[in-house]
Amino acid sequence: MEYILSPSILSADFARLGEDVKKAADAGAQWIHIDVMDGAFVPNISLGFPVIKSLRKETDKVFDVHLMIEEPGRYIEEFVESGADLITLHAESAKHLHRAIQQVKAAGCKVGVSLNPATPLCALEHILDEIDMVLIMTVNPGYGGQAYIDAMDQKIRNLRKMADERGLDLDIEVDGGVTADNIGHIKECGANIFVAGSAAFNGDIEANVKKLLKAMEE
Ligand SMILES: O=C(CO)[C@H](O)[C@H](O)COP(=O)(O)O
Repeated sequence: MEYILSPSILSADFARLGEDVKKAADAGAQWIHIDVMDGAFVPNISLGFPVIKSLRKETDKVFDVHLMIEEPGRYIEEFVESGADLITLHAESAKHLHRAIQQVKAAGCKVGVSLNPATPLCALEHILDEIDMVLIMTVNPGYGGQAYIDAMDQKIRNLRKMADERGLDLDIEVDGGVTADNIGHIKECGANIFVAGSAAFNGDIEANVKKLLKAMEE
């Protein structure tokens, strides 16, 4: 199983976004997590296509684009053209989730589906075999700097079991409250991709990323 750190730029300094992303990439982060928020599906507004397009010139790392927007199917092609390598849709925000998944695949992109903390795993029942990754939200989406919800441990364990029972080599990404102190425990629950916002970008980015990678690899 491949273990991947995907620092979330939500906690970066937006006035120095390119520099911050380069620092995280140069320190060894394998992916860059880009949170798109529309002020409707979640209470916050973050960034859109022009920012992703500009960042694409700064690094060739995988752009892991997490769409926290209503009806994401409206914008798939534009996100792919902007530079997304993997697009994650929320099960709660796509009225026709199966169709939106097919749209991402047809656009030549890897596809993930995310579940909010209160959404049960049964939402994945009929689409799990169609997707590359499940993103388990371990905070309620919208803001960085929140605490990891401990009840999500069991959800991650159950999802890994569900994937194993189906013989799927599924990537399980965890987003929210991930730190160097809990990353090992989350890995033990069955996740293999770790999003870290404040733990990566608050303070010394290079030192933070190296510390997270070390804790992830232990
Ligand atoms: O999707 C998100 C918020 O909705 C962010 O990726 C997440 O909150 C990361 O921030 P932190 O690691 O500080 O919790």
